[in-house]
Amino acid sequence: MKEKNPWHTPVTIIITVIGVIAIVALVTVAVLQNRPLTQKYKYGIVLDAGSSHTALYIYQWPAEKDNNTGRVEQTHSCKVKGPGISSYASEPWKAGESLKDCIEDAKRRVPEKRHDETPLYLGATAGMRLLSIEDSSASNKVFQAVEQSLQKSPFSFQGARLLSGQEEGAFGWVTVNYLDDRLKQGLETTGALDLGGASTQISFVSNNYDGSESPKNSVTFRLYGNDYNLYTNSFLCYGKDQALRLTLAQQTQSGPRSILDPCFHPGYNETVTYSDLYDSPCVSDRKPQGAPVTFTHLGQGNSSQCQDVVKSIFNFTHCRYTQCSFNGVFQPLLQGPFGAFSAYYFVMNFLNLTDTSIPLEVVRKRLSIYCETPWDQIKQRHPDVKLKYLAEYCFSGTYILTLLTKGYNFTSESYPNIKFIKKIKGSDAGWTLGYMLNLTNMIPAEAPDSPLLPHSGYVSIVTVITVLLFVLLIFSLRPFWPRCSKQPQII
Ligand SMILES: Nc1ccn([C@@H]2O[C@H](COP(=O)(O)OP(=O)(O)O)[C@@H](O)[C@H]2O)c(=O)n1
Ligand SMILES: [Ca+2]
Repeated sequence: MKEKNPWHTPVTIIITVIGVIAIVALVTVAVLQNRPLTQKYKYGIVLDAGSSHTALYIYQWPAEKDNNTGRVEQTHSCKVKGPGISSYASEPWKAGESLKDCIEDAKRRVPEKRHDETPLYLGATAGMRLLSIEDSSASNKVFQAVEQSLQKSPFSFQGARLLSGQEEGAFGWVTVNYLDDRLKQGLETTGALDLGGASTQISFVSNNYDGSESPKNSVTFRLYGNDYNLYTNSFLCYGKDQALRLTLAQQTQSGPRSILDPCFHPGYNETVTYSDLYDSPCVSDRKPQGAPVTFTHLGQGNSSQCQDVVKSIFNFTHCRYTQCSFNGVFQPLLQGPFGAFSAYYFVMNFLNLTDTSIPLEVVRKRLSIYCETPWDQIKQRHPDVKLKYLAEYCFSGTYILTLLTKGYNFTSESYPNIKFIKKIKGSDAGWTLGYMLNLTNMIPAEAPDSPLLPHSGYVSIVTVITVLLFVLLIFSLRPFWPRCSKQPQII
């Protein structure tokens, strides 16, 4: 008979307990050490000082993954009350004041302990470009006023500056393709069409463009290990508000007391001051001499004549390149899908024409029916829309279709390649996100080394291996196991 060795049982128990503690400790350490730091975000703020208004955007991304891809998202936006900063040329301090409410809003949205490390940028576009052409000292004063105001915020203010048209176009393209996850994956990219109030941008990658023809339209990037040769152009004065001035200037060259405008609804009747209409560098050199103080702007609602007037603001006569869009500007062959945002979206959405699977001819027909509708009816149908905006949708819709087809050469076949968009995955399409990603170096030139395993895989493997080791340990201690069944029972 074998005797029970009293030493064996406690040893086994101790080993088992230590083993269990070791496993629990190992797994806990692995999980804690590698846990994604949830809720720990970093933030960035960009102010888009456009010609018609200023908007503030807050972006966030996981704190431990600055360099990772496709993870920056817009969490909030704030529309500044009042007009764009360029409208404060005669009282610059008000431009600074106007930003305060949105900055206060941002202070509440960004956790307080992150305030001082949150970069804050202001970028101004075509409204300030025009002001700097018209009166550079006034534009400097506006920039000084907004800088002074933003320096007082608790955020890390990085400066207020004028974006070039090229930057505005290129950063809009980066935003769209970043949000669509196209850059990281090296997929075919989406072109970007941005319609503002004072300028409009077109940016796309075309196989037949290497930048050698018209180098000023070329922007090259290396992003996530892929090289991009982007075509981009910004047309100053071809934003929808300045384009309207161009067509009104066209119709008032003889200094008439009234005009019958085919792009406004029948029954529309407003008094316009000549000095207001011609108070922009886009038209100031064409102010008719000896015109009266005002003219009466009457609507006619004639779609085909409206198309003709709108067409007349584009110049197609000279092109010193292989091909041009308009005004002698080079443009390679259109290629790929396009995202059209900002005023493209607002106007087409108002007109219920964002669906580009509707044939172009049908879109034109619907727009002409809308343009021919009397002004009284339009007002009745849309009692909540500001009259100034409501009056302009017929013109704006006609301008958009003319710009796309006559200007950029989209055809009935390529029109469905355009998508009118406002947001992509919750973030507004526009230049601001691309601008911030660039300034914070958040898009690496080379593809980042991907971790061998995702977090969950890593934890599982560590757990399985630990359990296996423990089982092996238990089995290796087999000689010491108590042999319960053969032991005599002591009662
Ligand atoms: N809800 C809105 C907001 C803006 N818009 C228009 O969108 C355009 C925005 O241009 P912007 O202020 O960014 O001007 P840029 O500096 O980009 O030329 C303006 O023409 C606005 O009138 C609109 O049609 N509906
Ligand atoms: Ca804009």
